[in-house]
Amino acid sequence: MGSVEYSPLFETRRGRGRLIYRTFAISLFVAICFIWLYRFSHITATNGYHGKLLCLGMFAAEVWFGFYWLLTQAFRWNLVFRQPFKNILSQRYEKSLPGVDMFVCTADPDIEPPIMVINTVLSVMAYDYPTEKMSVYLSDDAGSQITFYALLEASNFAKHWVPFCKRFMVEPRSPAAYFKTLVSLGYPSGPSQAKELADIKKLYDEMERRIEDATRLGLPTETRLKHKGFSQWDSYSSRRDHDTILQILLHEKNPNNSKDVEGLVLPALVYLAREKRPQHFHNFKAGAMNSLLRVSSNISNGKVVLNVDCDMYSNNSQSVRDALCFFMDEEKGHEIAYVQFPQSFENATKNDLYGSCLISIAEVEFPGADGYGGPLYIGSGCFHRRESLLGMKFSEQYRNDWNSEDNQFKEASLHELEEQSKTLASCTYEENTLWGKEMGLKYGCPVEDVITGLSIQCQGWKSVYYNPPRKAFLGLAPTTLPQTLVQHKRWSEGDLQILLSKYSPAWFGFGRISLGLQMGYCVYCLWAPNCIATLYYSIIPSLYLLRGIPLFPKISSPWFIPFAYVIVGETTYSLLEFFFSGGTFQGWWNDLRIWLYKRTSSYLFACIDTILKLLGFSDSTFIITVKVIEEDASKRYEKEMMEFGTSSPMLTILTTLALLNLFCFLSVLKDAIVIRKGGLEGYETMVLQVLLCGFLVLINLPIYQGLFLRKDNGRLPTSVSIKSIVLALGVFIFFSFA
Ligand SMILES: O=c1ccn([C@@H]2O[C@H](COP(=O)(O)OP(=O)(O)O[C@H]3O[C@H](CO)[C@@H](O)[C@H](O)[C@H]3O)[C@@H](O)[C@H]2O)c(=O)[nH]1
Ligand SMILES: [Mn+2]
Repeated sequence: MGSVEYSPLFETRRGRGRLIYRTFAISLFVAICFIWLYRFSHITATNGYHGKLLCLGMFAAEVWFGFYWLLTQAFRWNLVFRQPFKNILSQRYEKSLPGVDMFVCTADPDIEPPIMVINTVLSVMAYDYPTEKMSVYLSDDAGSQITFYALLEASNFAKHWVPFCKRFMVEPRSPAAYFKTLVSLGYPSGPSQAKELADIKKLYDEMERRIEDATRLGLPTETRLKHKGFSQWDSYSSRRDHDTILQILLHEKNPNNSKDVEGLVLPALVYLAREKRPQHFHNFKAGAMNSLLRVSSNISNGKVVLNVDCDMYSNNSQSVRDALCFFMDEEKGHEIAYVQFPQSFENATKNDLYGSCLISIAEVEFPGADGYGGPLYIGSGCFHRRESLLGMKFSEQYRNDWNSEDNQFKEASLHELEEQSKTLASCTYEENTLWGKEMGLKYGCPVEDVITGLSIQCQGWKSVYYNPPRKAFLGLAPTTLPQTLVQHKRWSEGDLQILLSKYSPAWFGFGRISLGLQMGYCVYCLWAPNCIATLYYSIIPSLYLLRGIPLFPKISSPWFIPFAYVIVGETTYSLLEFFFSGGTFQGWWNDLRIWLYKRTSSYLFACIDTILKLLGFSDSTFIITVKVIEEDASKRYEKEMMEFGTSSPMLTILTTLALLNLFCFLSVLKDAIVIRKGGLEGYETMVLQVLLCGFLVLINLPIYQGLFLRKDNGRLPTSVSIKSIVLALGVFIFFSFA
């Protein structure tokens, strides 16, 4: 080898403080072992069948928690952080940057408003990247004329918006988000920019009004007649039954309609509603992505593919270049299959009432995953190498080849391109092919992203996690408790199915990915089974408190020490982790609550549904997260008041548990106050049990408020209140007197 100077396109730094952390983790593990030992010795020492069973339950729960905690250590053991060097990329490769195809997915114009969708589209069209190398595809699983109309409007607005962004280096490049930042951060002062800003704002407002009118009143006939694209809806019968609708709205081959107002070519822009037929299952987002992969390969065939959800606009115009620094690095780039950015949320409130930001995942666990071969693919905000997404295996001989030209579609006319591409999005195209199995995104799992990423890593590829200081993407987090719980039911159910699938990280991953990564995947795959131990722990100790039966060692016993150490140590650690990740104290408390709620409701239902599915009693569904919010609910959301919404079994469970613990706790208090003697003394041997019950009461305060104090529409629905009170009282009375 010569002495060619090599300056890499990115750098990897190790996280700091790992020695301290590892020492702490080991000490905590020792304490956990002592707890296990305590339980084990007590099962044998306890007399009576009932007592033994009770102890055995506690033992099982603690073995589970300990084991699960051990798994979570994998992603805390070896954190790494990445730093791309965009200026080197630009010096070396500015003239030979690869084509990038960007996929935006939408599925329902009622809960994913077209105006939001096109803001996302515009934000990615305006990336700081050579426009002739970008192509943007919108997949519309609703096949909605209004969404198509909105995209048509966007294609015209882009002619002003893209040059405006580049000239004034606007950030962020979603028009709606940009105009919003002006309100809070102030308007630009330069006279020329102020004038242009006023003009473009006016264009945007007019466009928005037209789209909103069309949404409310339906499409005006003149509009329909003006653009030939609408004729594709002539044969449309419903969202679930229509031909492929495909329209190339902007493309360099169309000389009249491909340039912006300054005469520069715009990114290609394509609308796609793949064919839907009632007798053909459409595989949700995975199906949409695979159609997009095929259609785009025929139209632009970008070597790199970006996937965003329709609510996740680009907040950082440099992200494409950031991602390419990883892919194009001469030494390590060829191993990297995808670059995942964190999912951040525009509508997150200060203390993140529903824990939607998942900040320990974004700030700690994913850098931890990156230390062991790479993060999971979590859908939105991910750049893929097209080849690996298509199913190619990694081999040591594999080398980057960014500039091999594909000539297959150079000659075809636009119309020919459209017609050829349509067949690629038909229902029957995938029959007897490897699509959904070995090629593209995997079918049959509610978290198509995670299972696809895992299989890519099992093919030998690496992935990279990059969390830039200026957030790369901003989306919309759920704004009510039921929405949050339903989303997590989908995720935990999907992750559990991965564990049971052919691609299980536990066995299929063995020898294919590192042990650390296997363990880390299992943390998510085992979200759902957490429900059993958590339910046991949040019901049984409180009930036995009523009966005065201690389940934990008393303060004077040496066995108390490991319990105290684990509780204090883990609480302090998680609080510190949360603070260092940018959270607040209240945010930490909220996060703790939402974990409890997820574990006792979403995860429980995820387990039940997985079992039903295994037995063949239930079909897969994908409940799309609502991305609109009513005005008064929105006010409550900003005030961080919990929104309970309509009645559901999940809410009933949560409320029943909250009430049961309240009753137990009140009855203990009453005993302690009324029967001073003996009462308190008895409880001294039960400090941990009282504390646990007290903690459960404290963390459930929003539920008691929603039950008894609130009058607004977001309070707990009456039917849930009645059911839960009856249930909780029933159990309480039975346990107190039986
Ligand atoms: O049949 C469908 C259903 C959904 N989507 C789109 O998929 C995206 C994600 O749906 P959303 O309801 O927002 O789900 P989230 O839970 O917020 O999404 C996360 O989790 C999903 C897997 O459960 C991934 O697909 C997403 O990329 C990831 O951001 C949206 O753009 C939808 O329009 C479709 O295109 N077709
Ligand atoms: Mn979403």
